[in-house]
Amino acid sequence: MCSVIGRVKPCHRALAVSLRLRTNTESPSCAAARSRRSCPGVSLGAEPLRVTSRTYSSGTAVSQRLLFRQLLELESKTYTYLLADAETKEAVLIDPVLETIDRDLKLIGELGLNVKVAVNTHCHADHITSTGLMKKRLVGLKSAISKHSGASADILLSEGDKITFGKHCLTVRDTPGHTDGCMTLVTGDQSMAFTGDALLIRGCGRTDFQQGCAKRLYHSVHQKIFTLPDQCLIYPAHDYLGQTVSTVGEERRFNPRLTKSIEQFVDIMNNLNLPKPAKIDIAVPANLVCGLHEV
Ligand SMILES: N[C@@H](CCC(=O)N[C@@H](CSS)C(=O)NCC(=O)O)C(=O)O
Repeated sequence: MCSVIGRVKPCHRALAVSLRLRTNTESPSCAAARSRRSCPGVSLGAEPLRVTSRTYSSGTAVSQRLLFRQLLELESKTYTYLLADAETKEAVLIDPVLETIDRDLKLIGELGLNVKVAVNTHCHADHITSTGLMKKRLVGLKSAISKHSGASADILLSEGDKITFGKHCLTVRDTPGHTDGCMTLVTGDQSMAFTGDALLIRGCGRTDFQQGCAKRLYHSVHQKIFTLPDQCLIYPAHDYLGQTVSTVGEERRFNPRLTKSIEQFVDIMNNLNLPKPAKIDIAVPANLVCGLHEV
């Protein structure tokens, strides 16, 4: 079964039922994606882009009743994303950081949102996630992460799973290489992709620790992200140069690493010589348990 509904533990059936109820009201793009999934041989990557009248700035966008916020954690330069159905107020939080939990909860409260799922794009090595603590502060919130991450969470996600919030949804694409459990989350209309550390703006995640593998990352980006429409907006988990958003088309043309041959890419990645993230020794064990290590 490809829906996230089919992956939840029995004790989370209530959420599953709530998610399933959205089927009748989901957006045409989600319905189309769902119907294509039942047709063998039809690739989600070939889904036509449905561009609507949409205005974006770096940090906020409201269109087709999708509320979107890009939030920055200053120390680790991590982006947290808040997406919500403006009508039903159901929301999803991507990559929330422990240090900014109060800011994020305040915003969620002010906007009157009901955050259903807090999802990590992977087991982060540079900061501690707030998903575990947030579950204690938001009634009904479920944590989610890839089943390939080795981490525990309420929902373990796999390729093709959908996280539904109101009329909107995010589809999981496995994009391993920075870690085994890296995922890219793509909106139902393929207009936005949350790439975690797999693809950064004009860069990519390092591959020299956890389960890093440069060849695997190269294939992930080319097969799972560069096959999205050129106009699809790329929202990464980090940016160290103040950049906020890119597009698939831009990265296919200008990414200094991923435009190279696979041999050149592996060579580049083997010679980055980056210092280890300062918090890696506390962040990884903590993130394996939703950030609740030693709490
Ligand atoms: N200095 C930071 C860590 C910076 C870093 O290593 N970033 C990672 C993503 S977080 S594990 C990365 O993949 N960077 C790729 C690059 O090219 O910079 C710290 O101490 O936390």
